[in-house]
Amino acid sequence: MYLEILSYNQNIEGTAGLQCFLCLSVLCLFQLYMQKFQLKGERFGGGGLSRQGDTCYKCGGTGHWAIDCKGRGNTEFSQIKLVCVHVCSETPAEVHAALQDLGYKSFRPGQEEAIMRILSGLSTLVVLSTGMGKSLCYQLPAYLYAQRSNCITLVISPLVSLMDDQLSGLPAKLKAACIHSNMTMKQREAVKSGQVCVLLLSPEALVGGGGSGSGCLPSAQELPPVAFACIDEAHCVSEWSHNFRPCYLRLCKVLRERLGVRCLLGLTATATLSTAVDIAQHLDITDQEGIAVRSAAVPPNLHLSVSMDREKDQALVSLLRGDRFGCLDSIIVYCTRREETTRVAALLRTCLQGIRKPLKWQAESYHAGLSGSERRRVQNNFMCGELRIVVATVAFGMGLDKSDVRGIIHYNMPKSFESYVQEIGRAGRDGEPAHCHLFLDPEGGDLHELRRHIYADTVDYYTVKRLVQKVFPPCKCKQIHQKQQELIKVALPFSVCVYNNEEESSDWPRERVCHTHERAIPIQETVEALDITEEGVETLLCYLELHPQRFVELLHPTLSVCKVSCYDGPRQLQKITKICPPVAVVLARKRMAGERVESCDQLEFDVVEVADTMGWQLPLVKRGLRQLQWSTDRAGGRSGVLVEFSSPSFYFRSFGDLSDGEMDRVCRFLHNRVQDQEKTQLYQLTACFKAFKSVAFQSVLSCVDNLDVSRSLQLKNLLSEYFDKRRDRDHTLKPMDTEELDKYKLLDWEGQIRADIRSFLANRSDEKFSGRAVARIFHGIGSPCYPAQTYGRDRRYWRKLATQEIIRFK
Ligand SMILES: Nc1ncnc2c1ncn2[C@@H]1O[C@H](COP(=O)(O)OP(=O)(O)OP(=O)(O)O)[C@@H](O)[C@H]1O
Repeated sequence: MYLEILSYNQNIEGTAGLQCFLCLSVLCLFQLYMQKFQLKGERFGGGGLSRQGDTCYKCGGTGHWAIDCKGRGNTEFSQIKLVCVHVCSETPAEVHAALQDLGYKSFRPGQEEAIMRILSGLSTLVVLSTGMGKSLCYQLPAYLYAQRSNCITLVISPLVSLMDDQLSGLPAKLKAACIHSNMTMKQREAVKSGQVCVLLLSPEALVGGGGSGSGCLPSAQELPPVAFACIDEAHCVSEWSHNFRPCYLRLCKVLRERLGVRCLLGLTATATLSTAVDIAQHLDITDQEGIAVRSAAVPPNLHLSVSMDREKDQALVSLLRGDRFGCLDSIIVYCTRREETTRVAALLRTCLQGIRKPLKWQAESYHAGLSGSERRRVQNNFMCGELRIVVATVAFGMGLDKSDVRGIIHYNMPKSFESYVQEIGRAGRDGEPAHCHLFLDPEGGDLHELRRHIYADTVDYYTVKRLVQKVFPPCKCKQIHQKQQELIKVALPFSVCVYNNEEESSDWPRERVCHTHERAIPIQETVEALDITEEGVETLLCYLELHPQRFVELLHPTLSVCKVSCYDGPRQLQKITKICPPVAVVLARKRMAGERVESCDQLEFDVVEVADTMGWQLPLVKRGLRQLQWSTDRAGGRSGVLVEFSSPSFYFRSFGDLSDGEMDRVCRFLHNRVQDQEKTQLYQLTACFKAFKSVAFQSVLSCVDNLDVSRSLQLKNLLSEYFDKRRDRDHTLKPMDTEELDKYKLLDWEGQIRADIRSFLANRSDEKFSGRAVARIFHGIGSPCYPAQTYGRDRRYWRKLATQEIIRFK
């Protein structure tokens, strides 16, 4: 009907004599219609007027709509009694007593400072290397806050699989629970009634994500007030970190807006100074002391060495037989590829027979491709000291709390210093000496492989453009606004048109005509259409949210397709249009599109789009639709209508009035961002390679028996320099770095590449490939549309060509 009014409005254009009268009539009609529409909306659960008893979908509170939501607000937070009103010069006795309660005699460096800030309600970032005791920085304040008020502390940790282990590792006096889908009613009740003081949960459980949002977190209303929230692995918040996770960005927003959290504690072991500053900004840490503690990148008890052996297998065996590693009990050997872990583990079992351990317990492989039970078996054997060596991908060791790992060997080079520091940090957590060795490929093979993956992960301009078109479909706001302006001009001839034509102004308009629309794009469909991972799409959406113009506002992923089926046939569908306006709208649209709706007993539609067009809130529209399944008459029971929601989708608000020029600018912005990331990663990789090379021995034999202390120190200094230097955002490779990379390029490949690409495309002439897709296939790197298992089978192409050139030649 709304559309009908608009088309009616268009028809009357040009009938000059009647224009003024008609326009005013239309305006009145429109207002009347909107009032009626609004009333219906309220009855149905939508609309914009507040009512006591209505639930806000943002915070879960009642009595207001999300649009007016200010989070759970200061009222909740003020119920929490701060232990200190401001950071005091002397730590109160109560804090020392709590430390004893938790089983510790004294603070380790940095802990006291961070704890006192949290007890004073100040957001804080703690950067301490692995094993230095970051966990106490949330445990002690959580314990004290819970003693003073009925409140809980949220701990967000990415290690879902290890949450139970983390729980069991907490001090006995700290009552804790973790959120997962298998939670019993009793456990949920314990959380709600404030019987636990620490609640562990994954970022996805809090903000939802890719259908993985568990949705098992009790609503904000049901939870006791949150004293503070601790974000473990906080470097994931920074898009410049080695491990950026888009859902971490939404985390801070959800904590503040939905749960009313005012104080945030970030914990990380690996953050350069610029990453730390970036994290601090996300945590809203404004004061200088906010980054409370920054320790040396590598703990003093770790002894480091690097060598560039041509025969790596032989070198590894020599190292494990030598004096330095031969006497060590718990060792992790890191490899980049899964197949390599299996091969190296078998090699070690054969070559180290009879040394220190029986064959069975000598070496085993571990990677994410193994079954859960197999992984658990390997990890348990290693934890209890029965298994001496684990040959693993980086999947092993995250959250591993084995304090006496004595050795870490990198069979392949890690992709950055951040990864290196994190991985070696798994050794010597008990403070006793531990040894770390890295094998650097003298031909630059690892460098080459890692560089290929960096190129493979980036997104080209064409893909960016297709995503942008999906995110900003045009809306009618501009036309409606222009129509309204014309009407106002007729009624008030001297009024000024406020519409700011962007094309004429060189910068972004200060105010847009469109106030954004709620949209959903199905995850699976988008991933397949663009051939990038779900995480990749989410990252691009995050960049759009981070832009000063806030092009999009990301909301919880949702099921966007609604299917309504009426078992009693078409008449039942017609009947429910009277009680369910969204169904009426969908049916009316079908009718206007020329479809015969009289015989229709089933409807399928994008519920997000319908709710947005009607100006109603999605959760309430969904609730109303679900209610159709139940009879409204006294007898109750099922109504014979089936309502199903499907298609997990990215859900966001975005503008619909971007001009073509603006769309191009958005594409350029996104593409530049992607390229910046690529540059940063290349910079990190090259910095890493150069530093390792500068301290490397030609052969492992120089360090199998004795450590060269000065080279170990030299590498530690290079690491400290890297982490302490505040680099600007332009991580452009210097000409000498490019030279370094080029040294390891394959030469004389051009003719071969052209021939290979031609033959590949000819063999698959019925399929379409982008340049980047061909490059990935040639390197055996899988993507959502071209899985490595299928496309990488033709090993002829594998790993022999340089990516940039393939992309160019396609
Ligand atoms: N003040 C302290 N006194 C003695 N031991 C402590 C103290 N603080 C922490 N520890 C111990 O140090 C070990 C490592 O602590 P924790 O797990 O908190 O380190 P972490 O910095 O979080 O490491 P990671 O980065 O690997 O998670 C634990 O066994 C813990 O009990």
